[in-house]
Amino acid sequence: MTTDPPLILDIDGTLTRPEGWGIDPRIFDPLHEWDAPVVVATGKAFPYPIALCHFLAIPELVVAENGGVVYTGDDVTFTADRAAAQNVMAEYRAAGYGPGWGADDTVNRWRETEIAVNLEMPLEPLEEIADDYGLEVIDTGYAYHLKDPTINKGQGVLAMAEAVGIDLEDAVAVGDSINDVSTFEVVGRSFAVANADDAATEAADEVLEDVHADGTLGVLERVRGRSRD
Ligand SMILES: O=C(O)COP(=O)(O)O
Ligand SMILES: [Mg+2]
Repeated sequence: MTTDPPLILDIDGTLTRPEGWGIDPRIFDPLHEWDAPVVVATGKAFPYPIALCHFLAIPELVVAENGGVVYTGDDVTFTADRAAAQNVMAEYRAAGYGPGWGADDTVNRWRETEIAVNLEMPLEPLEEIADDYGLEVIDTGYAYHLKDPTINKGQGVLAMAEAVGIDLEDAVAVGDSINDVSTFEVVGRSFAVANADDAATEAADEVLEDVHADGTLGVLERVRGRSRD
């Protein structure tokens, strides 16, 4: 019988090292051993969370690109169309800018529904052009995401829960930024790590004392074996 609650986990800022870079290897064993669904809900492009699940050797339950891509292990659903983001980027390039990741751009290479822009690129012209096309720009602290404002992680988590049968009332979410607010709104228990931005801090049921994976590991210890079911 399952006793661990389902988990909905962000990657950057949440599974990363307290120093702020790279995945903290201490999360590998608890997530591999978790006896309930673990959904990775991220702003990163589709292959990154897939690879994370693959190397953790857990089922690939992935909400990627801030909800633009939902993968249940059986079916992939694209909930947004990248065309508007590409038009915005064409104008942003014409103005002398660009995504800012270099020629090969592995940040966007496999991205299907939105475009991520380096935080070093100017925000104001990006926001102005995005607005003309009905798109929004969100700042996760790791990238600007040029996206459809009607798409978010929370919707992707709802679709995932429906498809694979997760009781979200029982689910525990951990996150660090504005793109986790919609996740926090659809789960029973939500936690913001101590490094979280204002939006995530305000939306979470509880703000943790520890940063990054230190905070998340503390939550895993607390909720392990404590499913409400
Ligand atoms: O892609 C980002 O900017 C942040 O990714 P995250 O949602 O996993 O934190
Ligand atoms: Mg994050």
